[in-house]
Formats: sequence, structure tokens, C-alpha cells
Amino acid sequence: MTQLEDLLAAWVPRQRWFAGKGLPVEALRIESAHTVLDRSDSGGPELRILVVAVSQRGETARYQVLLGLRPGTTLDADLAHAAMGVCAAPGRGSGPGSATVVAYDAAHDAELTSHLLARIAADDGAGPVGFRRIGGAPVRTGLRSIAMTAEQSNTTLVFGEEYVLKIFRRLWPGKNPDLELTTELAGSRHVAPAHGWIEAGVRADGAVPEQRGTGPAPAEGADPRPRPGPAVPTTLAMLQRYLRSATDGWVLAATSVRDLYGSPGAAPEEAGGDFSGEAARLGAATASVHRALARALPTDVLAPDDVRLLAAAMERRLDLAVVDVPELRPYAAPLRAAFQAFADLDDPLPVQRVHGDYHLGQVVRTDTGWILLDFEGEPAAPVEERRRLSSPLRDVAGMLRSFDYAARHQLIGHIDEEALAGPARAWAQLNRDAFSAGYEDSGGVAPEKHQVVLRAFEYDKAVYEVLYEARNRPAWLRVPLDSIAALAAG
Ligand SMILES: Nc1ncnc2c1ncn2[C@@H]1O[C@H](COP(=O)(O)OP(=O)(O)O)[C@@H](O)[C@H]1O
Ligand SMILES: O=P(O)(O)O[C@H]1O[C@H](CO)[C@@H](O[C@H]2O[C@H](CO)[C@@H](O)[C@H](O)[C@H]2O)[C@H](O)[C@H]1O
Repeated sequence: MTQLEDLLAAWVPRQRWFAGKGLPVEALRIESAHTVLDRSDSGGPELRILVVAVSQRGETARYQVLLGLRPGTTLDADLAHAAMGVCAAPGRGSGPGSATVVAYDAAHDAELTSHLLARIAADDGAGPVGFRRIGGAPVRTGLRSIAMTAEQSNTTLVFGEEYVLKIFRRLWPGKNPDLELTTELAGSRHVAPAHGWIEAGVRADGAVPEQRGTGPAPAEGADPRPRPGPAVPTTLAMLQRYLRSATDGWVLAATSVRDLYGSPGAAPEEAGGDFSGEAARLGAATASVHRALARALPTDVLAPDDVRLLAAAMERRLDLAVVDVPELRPYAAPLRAAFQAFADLDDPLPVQRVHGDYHLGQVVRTDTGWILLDFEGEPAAPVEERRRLSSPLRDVAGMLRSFDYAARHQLIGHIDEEALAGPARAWAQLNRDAFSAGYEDSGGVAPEKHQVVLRAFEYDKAVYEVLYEARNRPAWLRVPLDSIAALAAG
């Protein structure tokens, strides 16, 4: 490993966006490095876009790192928190007398990120990294960026009060579904318009060389790891309009819950921060986006045999989750029964492109209504799976789970936990019902008429959440586990 790879091997696994938490890193390698800016000749900074391949449990995942390099051994105080460490200037030899640089996360360096915006504005598609602008409207440049501090799977930079640049961290070859669906939904009043993107060739893993079963025996000494396949044009970042008046749906819902918990004896619809009107409007916005997706992109109807395969995949995910999170084991039987009931329905299932990771943190309330964000799908799922057509009820189930999350998460460690369990249930039920009614009234299917399908999707999401929390926020593991326990009991 180079000195820089050593620094990255210590830094990458500590980042919020690193998806492989909890598993040892077997190897880390810089797979490609693209120079966006090089002022090193005059003692200035460099900006490089790195694709870093990280191997864990024999599988390779690729991550994007915006690498800043500055000469010397220290950074100014405003960048110190972004430092990875000191190394010999990469690519310029490491012998005596070679230059020493500080490597750091350039997402925090507004001087460097301004070049990303300028290149998108110039629609500069000439080099190995394509900077593309959407449509004829100019993109404003010269704006300073600030990295958002939200708990995120990616990194979002806010430029002035005009744009956000979402830097995709885990890279999957091809067009990112967030860019794909956001551009397909251009014109929807529930989606923030995209203004451009950045892309570069990223390798996918090819086939594993050795053949099992009937294939020819592997050559002696053959490397059993998957060989990198050809480079595929891959989205690295998306530029989108910044929604100035946006308030996170999660924050609004959590405020309403807090208000209820602070009003002993009040019913959720009577407490000052009643959220049910917003929940109904959110249901309507969701139905509107589902309709727009169905108009713009292919739809299909799954035959009962394919529905059974879907249910079997849910069971498989459960089996894997039980191995990683043994606390799930007591509920495995009722979860399995729900998936089986879905398989036994013997009904065709209409499918289309959907959001795929729908929850209150993916929607913001603006002065013009609810806006849906982040059409990337579940960050941990392979991209082919995330592009697959699915039932819109999957998104409905995701949001219903989120009402449950909003109601329960403040119970953890609350001194009145027992007394508040009832109000928490009532809050979740009121908002689940309001969302479902808004969804149906705006032309979506009636969720309550599809209980078996909905329950299977809700359980599947809850199993995903158990794994997500175990890996990312163990203190929250109780939230989905308690929901599963309650669902299983009812
Ligand atoms: N266009 C935007 N305008 C204002 N805030 C935004 C915008 N896009 C994202 N955000 C904020 O950033 C948060 C994270 O964005 P998201 O796209 O969900 O990133 P991630 O996939 O990393 O979770 C959102 O919950 C929202 O609060
Ligand atoms: O927003 P992301 O794409 O990063 O989604 C991941 O992280 C979410 C948490 O930030 C996680 O959502 C879970 O917690 C939310 C509250 O923080 C809650 O609203 C959701 O209902 C719950 O699923 C999401 O599952 C994960 O993919």
C-alpha cells in the first residue's frame, strides 16, 4: 500500500458514509485518481477525485473520496477537522527530499469545491471526468460551499443558497438512480430539479474466475477474487436546487411527538403540534410522485410465481439478519408467517419504479408543499436491485414504518417510558391513517385494502432497519425491534 492508501485505510472506515462498518477491512486500494485542479507548482492545493476499492469479507466495494492535498504538515484551523494525515506527495516519488503534503477531505474546502461547480456550469465533458449541466439555464458560479452536517449515507454540499451538490460515496457502476429518477420527474412540484451531474468511468467487479460445479477447473494458483470488469460511466455527484425553506419531515414529526409527550393526557390530534394534516398532504404528494413515475418509466404486473420469489427474497433477508442480529430470533416465526401469507396470496402485483428507501428523513416541507428527496433506494442494496420495479406499497410501508420510528425513538431512556407507550402508539396510528387516506384520496391504491402485501413490506423494511441500526446506531436497535415485537403481538 502507498502512504496515501495507508492514510485512507485508517480514515475511510471511520466515516459516517462508510457502508462496511463492523467488518474488518482486508485491503484498500486507490483504483483511479482524477486530477480536477493542480496548483502544486506554485505551492497551492490540489483536488483529486479518487475511486477507492475496499475489500471486506472477500467482496469489493468502491467509494468516492474528494482528496485535497496541501503542501506542508499542517492545515489551517478551519480545515484541521478534515485532515487524513501527512504523506509524501502522491505520484511524485517518496525518496528523500520529496514533497510532504497534508491529505484531507476536500468536501470541506470551499476553495476547491468551487471548481466542481464551475466545471458543471461550463458543461465540461471533455476529460475522463464529465461535468454536465442539464438544460439551457446557466448555473451560477463563485458560490462558497458548506458541507451539511446531517447524518447521511453520502455527503451534501450547499452552495450559497442556490444549489446542493450531493457527492455519492458508495459507487455502483452506471447512472445513479437518484439522478435517473430526479431527471425523469422534472416538472413534478414534489421534486427539486436537477441542474447537472459529475461522472467518470468506474470498474464493476467481473465474474469470479473459478467456476464451481460443472465448469472447467481453475488454473493452479489462479486468483480466486472477482476480476474488475470494464469501466462503466458512473454518476459521482448530482447538482440540485437548494430548497431554502425546507424543514426535514423527521424534524417536524419529532417535534410533534415531543409536543404530545409534553402534554400529559392529550390525544395526538388535540396536542398543539398535531402532524396529521401534514401526514395527509405527504400521502397525497407521495401518490402524485408515484403516478408521475408510472407515467415516465416502465410498469409491469408480477405474476403470482414472481410474487412468491419476492416473498422468498424477504425470507432470505430475514435469515441473514437473524445471523447478524440474534435479538431478532424470537420474532423470526411471525415474520416468516407474514412473508408466507404474501406468497400465498396468489394475486398479481402491479409494479413500477419507486423511491425505495422512503422515510421521514427523505422528505422536506417547503413553503410550496412536500418535496421528496434521495431516490437512490436502500444504500446497502446492490444497484440492480434498487433499479428493479417494485410495488408502490413498498414506499407506503416505508413511510408507515417511519411514523412508528418517530413515535418510538424518543421513548428510549425517557423517564416516563411506560406511561408514554400508549400516546406513542396513538400518535403513530393517527399519522399512519392520515398518510394512507391522503395517499388514497390522491389516486394511490387504498393501503388498507392490501393489508397482507403492506404487512410483508413493513416487516421486510423493519428487518432491514434492524440490520441498519445494529451496524450504524446500536443505541437505536430497540426502535425497529420493539416495532417488530408489537407487530408480531398484534
Ligand atoms: N435540495 C435540497 N435542499 C435542501 N435540503 C436538502 C436538499 N437535498 C437534501 N437536503 C437535506 O439533506 C439531507 C440528506 O439528503 P439525502 O439526499 O437524503 O442524502 P443521503 O442519501 O446522504 O441520506 C435531507 O434529509 C435534507 O434535509
Ligand atoms: O437516508 P438514508 O438514505 O441514509 O437512509 C438510511 O438511514 C436512515 C437513518 O438516517 C434510515 O432510516 C431509519 O431511521 C429514520 C430516522 O433517523 C427513520 O425515519 C426511518 O423510518 C428508518 O428507516 C434508513 O432506513 C437507511 O436506509
